[in-house]
Amino acid sequence: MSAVAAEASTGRYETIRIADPVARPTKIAAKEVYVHYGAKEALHHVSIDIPAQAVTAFIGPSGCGKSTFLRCFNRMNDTIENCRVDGVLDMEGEDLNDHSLDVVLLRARVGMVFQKPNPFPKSIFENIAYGPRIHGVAQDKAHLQEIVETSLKKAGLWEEVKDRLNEPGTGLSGGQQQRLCIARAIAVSPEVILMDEPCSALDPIATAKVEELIGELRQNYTIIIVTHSMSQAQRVSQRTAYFHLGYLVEEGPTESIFNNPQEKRTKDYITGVFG
Ligand SMILES: Nc1ncnc2c1ncn2[C@@H]1O[C@H](COP(=O)(O)OP(=O)(O)OP(=O)(O)O)[C@@H](O)[C@H]1O
Repeated sequence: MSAVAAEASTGRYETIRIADPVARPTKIAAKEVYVHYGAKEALHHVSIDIPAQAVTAFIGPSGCGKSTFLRCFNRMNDTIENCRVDGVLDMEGEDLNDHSLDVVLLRARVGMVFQKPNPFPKSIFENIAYGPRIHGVAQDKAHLQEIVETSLKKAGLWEEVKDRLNEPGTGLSGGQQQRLCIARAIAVSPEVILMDEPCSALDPIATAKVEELIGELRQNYTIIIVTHSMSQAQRVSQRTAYFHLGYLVEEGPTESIFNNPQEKRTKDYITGVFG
């Protein structure tokens, strides 16, 4: 039975899931996640396994709930009045939606990079050093300097900024600022990095650099990216999840979602019928 037929007969939409040809361990298993803004249900029973050390892309038309779902993984929805998240986000045995969790610690483990680069109004050095300092990651000054250098190297920014570490982060170009924000997220040794349209404010060259960086980072981190760019999803991700009107319609290996979508809605979206 197709997902649409299942919905018609049971009133419940069943996600189509295509298994990965390469078995990957699950980093986070989202189970029956619902999100409400006040009385409005914005996300309906979303379940998905997010693979470790891979990039998962969330795609779908505007307003389908991609960012809402992304924010569930580091509890950023807690900061939105009237927003309620139900369900389980099981990260290796720990429920990220458990309200007894310390969200400050959680957000170090599950870092986030936003659409618009948002460096702190501080020096390049301080942008990176701040997190390790408040989380007590750095043992001493030399260790802190080492963390700053390593994080900037991992973000591919070190060579460009090593002689201007005391200059303001906001003085960098847009693309450099975004890589600074990625370095800032890396500095506290996260396990997962969430990216909400990280290239939408960048030019093609800066976008290419960030995409290359994502490809390198996935060797060590679990990455989830929200993107409006079909070509970007295909370039950077190994798995893709297609959302529509708050439902997770279909998820599977990126190649099969784009080359052989099972659902008409997925196909219509990726071929540009609507969006
Ligand atoms: N703070 C909020 N208060 C009320 N409703 C909200 C809020 N944020 C999002 N919504 C609603 O939840 C639904 C999902 O929105 P969301 O921003 O997650 O979608 P999206 O797929 O990320 O969209 P876009 O691609 O445009 O960023 C939409 O109907 C939106 O209007």
